[in-house]
Amino acid sequence: MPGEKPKVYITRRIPKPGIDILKDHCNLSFWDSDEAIPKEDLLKHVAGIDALLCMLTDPIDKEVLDAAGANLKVVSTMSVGYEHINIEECKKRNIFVCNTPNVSTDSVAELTVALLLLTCRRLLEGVNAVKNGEWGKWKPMWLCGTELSQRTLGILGLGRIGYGVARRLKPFGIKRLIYNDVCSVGYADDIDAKFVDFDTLLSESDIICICCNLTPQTKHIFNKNAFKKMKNSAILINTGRGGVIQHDDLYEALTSDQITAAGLDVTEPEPLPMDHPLVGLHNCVILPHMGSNTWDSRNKMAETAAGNILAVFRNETAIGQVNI
Ligand SMILES: O=C(O)[C@H](O)CO
Repeated sequence: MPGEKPKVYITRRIPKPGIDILKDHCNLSFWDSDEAIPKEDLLKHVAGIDALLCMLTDPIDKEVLDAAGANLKVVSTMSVGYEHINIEECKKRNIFVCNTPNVSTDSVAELTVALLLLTCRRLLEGVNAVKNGEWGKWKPMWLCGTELSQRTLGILGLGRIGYGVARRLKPFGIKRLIYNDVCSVGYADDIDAKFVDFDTLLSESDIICICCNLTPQTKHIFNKNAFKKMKNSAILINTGRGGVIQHDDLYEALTSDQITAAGLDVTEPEPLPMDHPLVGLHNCVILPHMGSNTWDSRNKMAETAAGNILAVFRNETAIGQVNI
């Protein structure tokens, strides 16, 4: 990179491998906190920067892009999701937008399987029963859940993560694997998954895993109408994005026995307020968006997000280039 070092602003403390990649080649400054940067501070700190390394909690909208000014060449998010970035506006301004697509696939797929087992087998209720002194003599019908063997598993979004989940769950004895996606995908043959329309996914799945992005097409696709089409015994797992589910309708479905249980790693909003009705339900397991919380993934996410910035300045192809 000839000439002056590019000014890079990082909106959070990030793992050292990311910093190491950038520190000798850029003028780095960052929000020195583990908490999200407030919008007014973001607006101040982006003025005149050449590159922004942001998190999924930072809305990179027109206002932020205006505040950054004409030098901004790349917005690199340390996440797979990029719905927090105004992609169209970046496109108009010839700003590259990059994400970290490949590095958290295993961690999120593993977490999805863990959440699915936690929910299907009512494990948290069991742990709480022991802690609360509710463990009496063995009872034949106490805390009975759903087993995976001989079930139909439905996946919404058979991308890398959906495929990773399906591959891991097949050895549990899943009888049938069906999926819905914006198109039929190459992974399907490898795991013998059949493409079905969304209504069939709803009506024939015993367990549904949401592994898709949030797009205008998937926003609130799990709503009152969708829940009506699902089996009463169905279990819904979401590790994609909270906005795919209409949460008031989910509450209704879980409390009226329309469906049996849900396991959510992502919610709308995040964080979900403590007094949200879903929080109190015994049949709704909620995790605090921790799908990619492993050091392996986080280090690689930081490396990739940093590497993408250098790639853009070196006129090389970034790993996760989403808009140009
Ligand atoms: O988009 C992502 O990368 C996840 O949701 C957070 O790791």
